[in-house]
Amino acid sequence: MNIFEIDGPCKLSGTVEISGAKNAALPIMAAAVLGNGKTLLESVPDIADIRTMFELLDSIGVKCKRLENGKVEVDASSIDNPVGDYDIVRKMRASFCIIGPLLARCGQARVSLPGGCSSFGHRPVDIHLKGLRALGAEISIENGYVTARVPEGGLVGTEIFLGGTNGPTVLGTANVLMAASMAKGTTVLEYAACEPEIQDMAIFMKKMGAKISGIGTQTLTVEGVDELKPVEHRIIPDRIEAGTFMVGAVMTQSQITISNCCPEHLRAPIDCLRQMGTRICVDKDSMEVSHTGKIRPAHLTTQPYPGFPTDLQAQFMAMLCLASGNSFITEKIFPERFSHVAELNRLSAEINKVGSSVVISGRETLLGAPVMASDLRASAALVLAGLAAEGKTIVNRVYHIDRGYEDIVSKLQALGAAIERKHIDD
Ligand SMILES: CC(=O)N[C@H]1[C@@H](OP(=O)(O)OP(=O)(O)OC[C@H]2O[C@@H](n3ccc(=O)[nH]c3=O)[C@H](O)[C@@H]2O)O[C@H](CO)[C@@H](O)[C@@H]1O
Ligand SMILES: C=C(OP(=O)(O)O)C(=O)O
Repeated sequence: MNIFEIDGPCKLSGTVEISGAKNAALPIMAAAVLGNGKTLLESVPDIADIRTMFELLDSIGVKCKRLENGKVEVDASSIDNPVGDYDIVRKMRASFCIIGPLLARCGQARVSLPGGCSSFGHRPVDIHLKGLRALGAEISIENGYVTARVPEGGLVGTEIFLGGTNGPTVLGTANVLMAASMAKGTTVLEYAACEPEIQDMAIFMKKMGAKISGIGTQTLTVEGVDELKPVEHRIIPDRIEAGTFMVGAVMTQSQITISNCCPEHLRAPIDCLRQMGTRICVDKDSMEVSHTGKIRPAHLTTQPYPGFPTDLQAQFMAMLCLASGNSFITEKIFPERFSHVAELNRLSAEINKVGSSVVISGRETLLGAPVMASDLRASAALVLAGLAAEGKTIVNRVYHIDRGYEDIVSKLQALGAAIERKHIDD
């Protein structure tokens, strides 16, 4: 088993380059299945989730090859097995995104119900299925698999409301958009997700020949086309990775430069950090972040984009443990996404959970301890807390962080952090 050993408190300095966005690369790789031929993607992060997507695409007959410098070739010239196997799909929720493109391209799909970070509660796919059914797909669920079939007349465009109790669905929007891109006639997706990753996927699909309008808004209109062609595309920078490093700079009272990022995708986190006293100089594709002195407390509520992202909630919570007063966080997207609370408290934080909110009583210092990573962003929060804490922090189960952060240890080491990956026997 791999662990991270951190000797805190650390000071960071220098420049960190942000990788391509996991949550854009994954649905875009699925969308590449729509094009008969070789798609070339640039800036695809080398992380476990992308390797899982390679495995999934390989299993359906699509050949993926990692080339030099973050480039990936996806050859969807033939698809011989439109099945998303349980053993692959259970590892990663984004694998379920294969059902939309398989339906569009092959007229049928059989895909296991997904897994993903389940430590933050039940994650249904009912809206994905509602959207596909609205297009006319015949869907049944048996033995843990969703079987979907295109009816005789093909998929037919229609108006679909994609909202759920906790707002729009990101991957649901991706799935239905992909299926609708080759349906007959016009589909209007209302209350669609407008996260930058969905925008990037829609832009990629437009390059392929899809007729999509309303990108970046909550209403996407799609005119179905008969075929889509393979293209070249560069994945947007990972806003969550960038946000994680911003928090790292604040927690360690440091100054760092974050390059290859897209500050306009981070308006809510930047606004929040500025209110907490952080200096952020924003350029077109880089940011200089510095913090000295007190961290002002904050009140945060996670929301769909452009609101504050749930994928930065855990990292901001770690930071607010060091604020000069009480802070509040309410989680509106995944009301149970709090597995990091108990582990942060092991580092001497004072966090109390009340329903889907927490109250954080800020302290001057955190103290190192052994902790257990429970999901991807919870792990990132524990690493950040470990960098700021006094003494040694051991983060166990780092396979969670390896799902989504490329070279996290070497990037932090290059900034001067005393962090090491170690292999220990289970
Ligand atoms: C690979 C990827 O891109 N993952 C991101 C994606 O996950 P994902 O797309 O799975 O998250 P959703 O946007 O679908 O979830 C939003 C809310 O809708 C609910 N819901 C969702 C689908 C559905 O059919 N029914 C339903 O009720 C969910 O339980 C949740 O409460 O968006 C989340 C919200 O920004 C991020 O935290 C994840 O990092
Ligand atoms: C929750 C995440 O991923 P997933 O949806 O794959 O669980 C994430 O990227 O923070």
